[in-house]
Amino acid sequence: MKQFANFINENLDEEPEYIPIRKQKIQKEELVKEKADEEEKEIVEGPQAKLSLLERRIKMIQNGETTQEDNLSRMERLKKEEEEILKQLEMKPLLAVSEMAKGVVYTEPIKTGWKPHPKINLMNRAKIQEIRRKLHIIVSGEDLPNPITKFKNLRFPKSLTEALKRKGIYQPTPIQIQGFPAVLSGRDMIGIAFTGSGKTLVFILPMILFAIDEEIKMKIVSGEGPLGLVLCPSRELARQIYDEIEYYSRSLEMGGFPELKIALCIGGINAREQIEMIKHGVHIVVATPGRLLDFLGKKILNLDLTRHITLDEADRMIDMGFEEEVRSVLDYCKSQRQTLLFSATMPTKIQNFAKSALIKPVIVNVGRAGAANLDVIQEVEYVKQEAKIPYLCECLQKTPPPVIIFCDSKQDVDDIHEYLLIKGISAVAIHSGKDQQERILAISQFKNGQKDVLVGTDIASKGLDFPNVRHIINFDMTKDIENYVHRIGRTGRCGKTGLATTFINKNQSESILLDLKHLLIEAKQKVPPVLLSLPDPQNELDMSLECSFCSGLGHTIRDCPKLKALQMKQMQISTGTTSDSLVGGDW
Ligand SMILES: Nc1ncnc2c1ncn2[C@@H]1O[C@H](COP(=O)(O)OP(=O)(O)OP(=O)(O)O)[C@@H](O)[C@H]1O
Repeated sequence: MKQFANFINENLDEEPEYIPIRKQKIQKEELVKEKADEEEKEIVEGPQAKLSLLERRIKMIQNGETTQEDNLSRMERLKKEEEEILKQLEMKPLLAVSEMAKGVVYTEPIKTGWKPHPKINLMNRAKIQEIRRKLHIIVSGEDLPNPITKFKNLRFPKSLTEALKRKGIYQPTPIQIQGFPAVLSGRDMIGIAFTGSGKTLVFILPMILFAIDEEIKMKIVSGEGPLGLVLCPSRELARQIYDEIEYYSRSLEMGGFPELKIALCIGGINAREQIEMIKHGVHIVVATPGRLLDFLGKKILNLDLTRHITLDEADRMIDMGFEEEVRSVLDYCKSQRQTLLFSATMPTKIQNFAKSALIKPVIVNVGRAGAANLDVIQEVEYVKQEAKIPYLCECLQKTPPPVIIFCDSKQDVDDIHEYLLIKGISAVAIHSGKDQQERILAISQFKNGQKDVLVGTDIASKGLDFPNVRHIINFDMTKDIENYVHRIGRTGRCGKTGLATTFINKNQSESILLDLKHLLIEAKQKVPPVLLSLPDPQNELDMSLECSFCSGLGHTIRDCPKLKALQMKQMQISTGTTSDSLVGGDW
């Protein structure tokens, strides 16, 4: 991520601080003493003193030197170690640059005119806690709004509840039960819930209702807007959210509410049409950061009136290296806003960094951040590299279509696509090397059932909602566990059951396989012998781990391969030893 490059650059560029000679002398003496202490320690304790905390612990346990208190202190120590690493990694806060420069501090959430049904405010503590406990909702923050379990108590207009019913939506899901009251009352929110659990509605419906409210008060005119902005990590996801907003706002318009103008600002398509739309004033913009920043920079669009911002798949966006872009977008906001972040995976690190930009946020978790959807049956199979393609056709027989096959590289996507076509299987392919028209066609043919199989890279893994996908095949295991969770989450959506098959072999790192093993255990899935036979530090430590950098359950932040890779990349960039860009090509 760019913050590491900045950190390293800043520190390389720094003038050495002048230290008075007296102070230098004291420092030198301290250094000599420290070294002597260390040498003495090594003589007394042996070379073990040089081992890391974790390694020493493993050794102690191997020697049977543990007690129950010991277990506790071990956990505490690991936690402390983790906190220290997190501190060192301190990311520049998400707060917009201009706000930081001006020292603008908002202390209260924005005000909205929404009120729940009066009986919601009369709910007693026990009832509230019971709802949350039963639905596995964990919520934190100040002045928490009460959960609302029925659409009618949310006081949605009739045309909206009818529009929901036409989509088969009668009862809010747990993230909606706690999320709607938070967002409708103007609170900032971090919403974390498993894939396919209905997070999208939590931000789009309030955004539409706020826009209607504003439009009734004062019409948007040419050059004005948007009032609401949704930022997404891929063009396909932006288009999907745009379609959803269009559907609900048109339904409300038919119910007698004012017409809303919604714009889609994404790369890969002609900007002229988008500009034409924006010129006449817009209420809501759904965008990917690249095209949005381009429009903002050219003053085609401004965020002067924007009061509601959502970062969908927020952690994925940061993970893809778009932290600086997101910060720049926020920088264009002129007034106080409501900021919402959603994802199925949101490691502590990202949550901490995001909190800087939020005011009294409500943090809603349904299940553990980064946990897999329990409606997905996960099968992991050891398949030798050369046997993967021939085995694919057999694997496709496991369920009827539609099926999605995920690969790491564009080349593999093209090869498998070609192979399936030769075998007479109706398949489409999607990756960032394809032009936008091809990408749109592939998605729509797969979505409307014209094609049975979609072969794709991770562009198709985040947030896309394909109806009734029966089977996800991971032709390659992902490099990080969060992407695995997002990929398999394309099936088993909103209460339906799905299957995910993942091919593994010796090409995968032990670390990702350990993360996979513990994710399977957490989701009560069958763990194949090949994963059970891996040397596992958790067996030695007799305690569970969770990395706060990537949510992996097989290691701590200290051994996080993703963090190490990132630091290495940043180091290479800052020293100019690589020309790699962290920025993906999907925007
Ligand atoms: N209350 C509900 N009842 C039934 N279906 C719902 C409900 N809310 C949303 N849905 C449907 O569930 C599907 C998944 O919703 P959505 O795409 O919002 O999930 P998500 O949590 O954002 O998933 P992801 O993390 O993969 O992005 C959609 O088709 C949506 O229309």
